[in-house]
Amino acid sequence: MENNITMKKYHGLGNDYLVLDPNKNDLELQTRNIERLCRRNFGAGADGLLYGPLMEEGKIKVRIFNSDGSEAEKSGNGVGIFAKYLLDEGYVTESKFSLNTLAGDVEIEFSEENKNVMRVNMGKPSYAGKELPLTGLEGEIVNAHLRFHDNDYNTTCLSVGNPNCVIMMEEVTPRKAKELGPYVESSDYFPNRMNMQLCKVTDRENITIEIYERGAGYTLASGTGACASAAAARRMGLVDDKVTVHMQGGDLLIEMEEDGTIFMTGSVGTVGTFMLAENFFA
Ligand SMILES: N[C@@H](CCC[C@H](N)C(=O)O)C(=O)O
Repeated sequence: MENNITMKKYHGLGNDYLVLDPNKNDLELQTRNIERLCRRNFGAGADGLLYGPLMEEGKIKVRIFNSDGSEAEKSGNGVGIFAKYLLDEGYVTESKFSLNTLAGDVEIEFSEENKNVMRVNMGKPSYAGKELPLTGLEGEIVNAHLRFHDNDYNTTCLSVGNPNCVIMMEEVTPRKAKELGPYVESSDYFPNRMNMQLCKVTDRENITIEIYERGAGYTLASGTGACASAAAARRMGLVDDKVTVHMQGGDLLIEMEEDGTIFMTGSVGTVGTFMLAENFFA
């Protein structure tokens, strides 16, 4: 039964997601269906789709999909958006709770004053090559020179639950991200593909990033991308513990503790409710 599919749509700084709730809809979760729902102009249009809530061992679980239908381990904006959905729909009533993702548990705390604003414990980054994973590269890739599309780039690779490749540049533009992104995403170094951020360090408290996401392409913002870029810049000694990450869609505040734990503070906007035409999948 694929009729009367109703989804809610939200965005985190222009990084938009559809929420498909299996308790309210009966739709087979196939790659092709996700891709069609997320497709701009022809479908509801989004950078990704969040599927849940699913209950597993007493935990609230969300599955995170990119717009090409591939599944991601984690998404910073995705987690924030899904937490907001749980509040909106009355699944949770507390302002602090945990969500389970493929990359483990994430703790979210909503601001008491504004229920669109939340602080998320995004965990500790890992630079271990085997966790990303990397092919043909030894050890950690931090402040290293990697070659993409016949040019060398200052590169740092890390996992913040999902894999990210941060490339330091003097100037970053949407055009540069769109041009280089596909080569980095699908480089032979990265057998599971890769999220890419081009990163410009302005001063010790501000960086600007342009993003090309695995499975979604150019996006206006990324929570994990912001965390990875701030952590990479900090590991290189370029920034302090508190960094504002500027993106096309807006800013995220990233705070990093002594032990590496990353906290992300950002906001979620509600777009609305979407009901699919009965013959959408026909
Ligand atoms: N937009 C996200 C990242 C989504 C997942 C990513 N494309 C991947 O495949 O890992 C965010 O806000 O973190």
